[in-house]
Amino acid sequence: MALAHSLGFPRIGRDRELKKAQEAFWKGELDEAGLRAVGRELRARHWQVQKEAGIELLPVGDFAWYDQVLAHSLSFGVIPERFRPASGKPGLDTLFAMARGVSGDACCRGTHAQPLHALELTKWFDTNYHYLVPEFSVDQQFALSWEQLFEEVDEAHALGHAVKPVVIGPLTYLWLGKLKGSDAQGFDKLELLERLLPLYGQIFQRLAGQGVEWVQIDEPILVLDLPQDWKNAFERAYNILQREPLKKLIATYFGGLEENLGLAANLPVDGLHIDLVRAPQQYPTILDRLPAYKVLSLGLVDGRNVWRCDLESALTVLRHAHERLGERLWLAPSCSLLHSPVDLAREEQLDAELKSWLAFATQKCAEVAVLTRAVNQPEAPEVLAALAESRAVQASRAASPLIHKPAVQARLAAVSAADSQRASPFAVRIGKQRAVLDLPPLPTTTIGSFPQTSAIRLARQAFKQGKLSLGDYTEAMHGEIRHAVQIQERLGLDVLVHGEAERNDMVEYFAEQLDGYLFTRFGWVQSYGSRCVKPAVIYGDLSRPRAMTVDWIGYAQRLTDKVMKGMLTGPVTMLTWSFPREDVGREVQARQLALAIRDEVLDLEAAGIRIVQIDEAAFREGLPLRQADWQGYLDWATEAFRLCASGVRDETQIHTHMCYSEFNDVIESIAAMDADVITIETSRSDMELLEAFEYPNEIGPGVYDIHSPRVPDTREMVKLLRKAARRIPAERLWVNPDCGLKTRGWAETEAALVNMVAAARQLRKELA
Ligand SMILES: Nc1nc2c(c(=O)[nH]1)N[C@@H](CNc1ccc(C(=O)N[C@@H](CCC(=O)N[C@@H](CCC(=O)N[C@@H](CCC(=O)O)C(=O)O)C(=O)O)C(=O)O)cc1)CN2
Ligand code: MET
Ligand SMILES: [Zn+2]
Repeated sequence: MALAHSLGFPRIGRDRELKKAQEAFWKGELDEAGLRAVGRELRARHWQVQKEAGIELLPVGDFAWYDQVLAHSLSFGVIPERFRPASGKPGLDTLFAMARGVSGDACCRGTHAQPLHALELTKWFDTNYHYLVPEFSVDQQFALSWEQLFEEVDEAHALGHAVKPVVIGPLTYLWLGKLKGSDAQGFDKLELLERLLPLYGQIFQRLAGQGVEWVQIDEPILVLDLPQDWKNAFERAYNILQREPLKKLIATYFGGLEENLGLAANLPVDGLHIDLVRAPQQYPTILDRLPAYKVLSLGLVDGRNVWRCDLESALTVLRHAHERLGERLWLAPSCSLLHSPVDLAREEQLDAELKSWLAFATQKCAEVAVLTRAVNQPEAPEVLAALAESRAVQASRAASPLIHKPAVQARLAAVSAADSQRASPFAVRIGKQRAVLDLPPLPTTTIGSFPQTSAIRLARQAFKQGKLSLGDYTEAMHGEIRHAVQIQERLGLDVLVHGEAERNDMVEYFAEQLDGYLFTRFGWVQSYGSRCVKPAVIYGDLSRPRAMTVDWIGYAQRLTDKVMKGMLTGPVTMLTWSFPREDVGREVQARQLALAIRDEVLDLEAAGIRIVQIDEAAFREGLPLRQADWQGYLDWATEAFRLCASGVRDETQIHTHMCYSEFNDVIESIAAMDADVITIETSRSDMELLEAFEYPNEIGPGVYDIHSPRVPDTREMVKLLRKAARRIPAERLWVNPDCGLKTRGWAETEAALVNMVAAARQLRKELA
């Protein structure tokens, strides 16, 4: 009998209970016992949901406070010196301090006099999930320091569940971390492996003692281009771990194993999970290479997108696999369902036809279960019914007039190379722009959003529920814009923004106004910590029926004599942070989006807006995991940006913004986007990025981290600016935070910006 399992379920809860509880805890409105109770209820509910859907072996360890990589750091005692509690034993306050940083004054229980920087936050492979980067020291010691996994296993057992604990494997964990400290230069973090492995031994022994049979060890780095010493380390590590108890399933996802396939297949463990959604081509080879004793888990239900599984085509693979593997065949979603919204059943207002094409995490578990049933009992009536339904859905989608729009396709076909080229080169444009804009050296600005207060969100909620009229909602948002403009004038910022109060999210806001997108009411997915996004779904050809931002930004510009920067989201980011179509390529969807945004840029210019920022925060994230696929992506991604940015006059200054990115791999392409100014994230990594950042146009390296409530002081920002000015000529430098301020409160925002403006003024003096 084949077996249905799951690699992980979303932890946020269908009503984002975890988000709400954590935020209440941080505000002091919920105590620790209350917070823990919410976690326990969510785990119990999620196991139950998966079990009812037909999943036989349930994951434990997919629940985490804030982030699952952070939970591993606590487990292993990877707690940087600055966060180490006096008692020696880390608690939830330690965990949240590592995640969020601590202000010098408003610090946790008064134990720290100094402000503490949070761990670095970065994206999890090519997803919109962000993890906290483990910080290693050269003399790093590891010690089991966190009981959560064991407690949760007991909890699941007490509820009568058959479970499979999930851990991040030792190689992936080390790969994700960073060495810190002055002695780190020249030290290879792989040298920490020998010290780390005994911890896995201890964990496996404890789990075995609790009656666990299988453990899932996630090693997604096996789908990356790995250096030879890392490949060797895989063999070494798992040869050592072989001695330990428990059956081990190594899980790989987000891509194909390719040249690591032989390595992965032959590791001395008991099973291997592969992603057949992202990399279907690896299926036949893996069958030939897998030792006869091993379980093979096939990920045929897409954990990264919301389309219903084509059961019929999944079954052709499965029937074959079942013949070869029999009991050794397992089925699962392609990856953890962390990246899927929770439950489609809640979307009562969705168009019935569109809804019938979709599946969220709960439905995906049922798909895995029905596929398993279909190989175990092919004639079961429910199997036949599910197959018939799946065939009907596929047919309805293929033929639907909702998808194909001849006018959009014709416009795309008519695009020429000249459409993606500014009229003059940067050297010419910048002179004209400086004449029009009349800005001081080191101009100060922000990235776009100001605090999304609960008053703003409640007003929008009331408006969406029909309890607030359009007129009253507009007036409320105008009030927010006036407030933002007044504050920026008072702070003495040079280039103002309207603050994005009217936007629920920088992607969803535009998606709601474009044809070809559908959006959900409850389709939340965790992005980082307590923050969630509700990715919209691209189901058909995309177009812009009318202007989307001109009224708001025009209103803001009329309030001030200063330059008002218009704010848009770029095509690559719109695509990357949405659930895309799969019947046409990503590049087609990006170009359709580019044309829609191009029209918006031109409308803003016509309305008198002199600077337009087109955010491409997800540009790096869209980069394929394998280097062989990079150039193809970079070509169409840069072209899409240029297509939306190149319609304007020389005098109109185009900005772009990117955050959290390892840019060095893509720096040439970023330059090829030819934005006049780029603002980037650099502060958490101490301007390290600028070492290699040869950007030919103007650049605003972020001088403070907006993900932490900590208020940066002027001195530290001056230091960062001096460092930046050593790398980049001052006449090309801008001064700005790392990213938008929507997640911050007003008090800390104003305090931080006062200091930032003071830092810019000081640097102007120093450099004059
Ligand atoms: N899509 C996307 N990806 C991104 C980013 C981004 O901005 N967007 N930024 C980077 C970091 N990721 C982030 C992701 C989310 C948030 C964020 O602030 N999310 C908000 C939700 C934003 C939103 O959609 N808000 C809606 C709905 C708000 C809401 O919860 N309303 C309440 C009612 C009001 C209330 O009680 O506050 C409800 O419906 O129950 C709105 O403003 O309209 C949150 O989790 O809190 C920030 C950064 C990388 N990836
Ligand atoms: N303009 C956007 C903002 O300020 C850019 C955010 S990038 C994640 O929020
Ligand atoms: Zn950003």
